[in-house]
Amino acid sequence: MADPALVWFRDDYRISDNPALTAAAATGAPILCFFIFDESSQGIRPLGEASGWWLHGSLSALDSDLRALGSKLFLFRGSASEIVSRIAAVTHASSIFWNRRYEAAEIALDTGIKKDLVERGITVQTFNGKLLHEPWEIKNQAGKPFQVFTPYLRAVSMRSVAPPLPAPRTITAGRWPADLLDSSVALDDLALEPSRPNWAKGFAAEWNPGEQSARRKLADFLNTELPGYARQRDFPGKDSTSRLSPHLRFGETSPRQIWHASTVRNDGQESDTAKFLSEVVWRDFCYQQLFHNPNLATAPFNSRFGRFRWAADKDALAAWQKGRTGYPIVDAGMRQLWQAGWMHNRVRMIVGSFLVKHLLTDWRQGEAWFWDTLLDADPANNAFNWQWVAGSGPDAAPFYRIFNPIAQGEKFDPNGAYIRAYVPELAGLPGSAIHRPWEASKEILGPAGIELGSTYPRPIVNHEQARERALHAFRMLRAEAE
Ligand SMILES: Cc1cc2nc3c(=O)[nH]c(=O)nc-3n(C[C@H](O)[C@H](O)[C@H](O)COP(=O)(O)OP(=O)(O)OC[C@H]3O[C@@H](n4cnc5c(N)ncnc54)[C@H](O)[C@@H]3O)c2cc1C
Repeated sequence: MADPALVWFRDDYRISDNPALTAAAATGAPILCFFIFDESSQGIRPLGEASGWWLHGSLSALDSDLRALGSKLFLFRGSASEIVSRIAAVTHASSIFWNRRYEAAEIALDTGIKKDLVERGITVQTFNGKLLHEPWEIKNQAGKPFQVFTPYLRAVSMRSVAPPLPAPRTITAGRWPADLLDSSVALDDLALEPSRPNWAKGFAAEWNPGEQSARRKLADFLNTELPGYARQRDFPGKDSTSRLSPHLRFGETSPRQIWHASTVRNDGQESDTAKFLSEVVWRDFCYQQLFHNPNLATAPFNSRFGRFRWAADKDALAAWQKGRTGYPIVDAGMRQLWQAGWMHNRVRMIVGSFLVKHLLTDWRQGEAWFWDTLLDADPANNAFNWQWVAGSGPDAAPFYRIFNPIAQGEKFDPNGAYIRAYVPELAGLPGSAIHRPWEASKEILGPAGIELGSTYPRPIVNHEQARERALHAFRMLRAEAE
């Protein structure tokens, strides 16, 4: 048999529009597909618990899809540089293919691996499998990366997006040498799914990881929810967004596929399609920011915020995490996150603002909680959006713009449908009281079975006082900087 070509899968768990897989298949060489669960290389951020659950499903689905093509996915655990080096040596591979990553530690790791392989005479080919455009491709007139989204979007709209690639029809599967097979691991050995207790039980009812499911979800969204998306997308009680984010996070669909499938269906829905695709461009923008600011998850982009005097109130943080702040829209969001591993975008903004401004908690605490509990926890989107909420990021919401959680609830969940779904103890309240139960009379609370402070918490902070405290802290920061 000819020397094999290796395909290393990393957050691109799909067979269609996978440039690394397509290029490897085009060589005609026998192909060996593998994944490495690397928790030991320097600087790699360990996956959050919820993302681990998704990854399990994603790897399982990719393996089935590869088997249908005549191949299979082999799993390894350990240091990526050691494992890739060993696989290349033992299989006598002549070439290796992968799609690029954009986090600093991963770039450093991949660069080192590539150098080693090239020195050994192995061809290394890398591709963009994750973004519409590479983060270094789009620059402003000064030749610098954009820091403001609107001109970035304008620049993107002037460029064409490469068409997605079809899945290879078949793959000539290579044969793994026995001693490598001995060091491969079974999916269950990675222990990505929680067992005792199995807190992820609710996920399977709502989510189905894998490329085929992503494809169906995109088609359903384009057929049913895209019309009206621009108007409806901010209402969490309506299921009107695509819910593609975990599929995108794990590369079960690509932004190029979404882009082309959406523009083809652009019949009379130009503004909805444009709005939807602008969200996909936000994702690219987040990656551009991460690429140029590797510490996006740990250091405020606007360094002035490094001196912000956060309150370190552990009880308040715990109440926020558990969805027991006494503000119904905040609690509904945090409980949706816990139950479903996902939260509606509008509510992510509300709970984020509440944590950072009402509770004066360092945004990094929120970023870390989301990292652990979101199925779509994404190194670029999560860090960028937390800095947006906190006012410290590039093109961020100004700190002094403080969301009023009552007004936000009344505006975006007017009848309280979303709150009723996730805070069942408030379900008996009429729409007029559901966003401010502490103001409701005993005559309203009693029949609804609510005893404040017992069945549902009183607000842990007073909105007006918390707002003043946040503004004061911000003024102090500004005064110190002057
Ligand atoms: C504090 C905070 C943290 C967030 N953390 C994450 C995260 O870890 N992972 C993540 O994928 N998104 C994150 N987002 C962005 C956004 O909330 C989710 O992408 C969105 O809710 C996913 O739902 P959807 O797929 O139905 O979105 P749709 O409205 O259908 O949008 C389509 C796709 O566009 C992208 N997108 C949409 N909104 C944004 C945005 N604001 N920023 C970047 N990309 C966007 C997503 O990939 C999404 O799947 C965060 C937002 C906030 C405010």
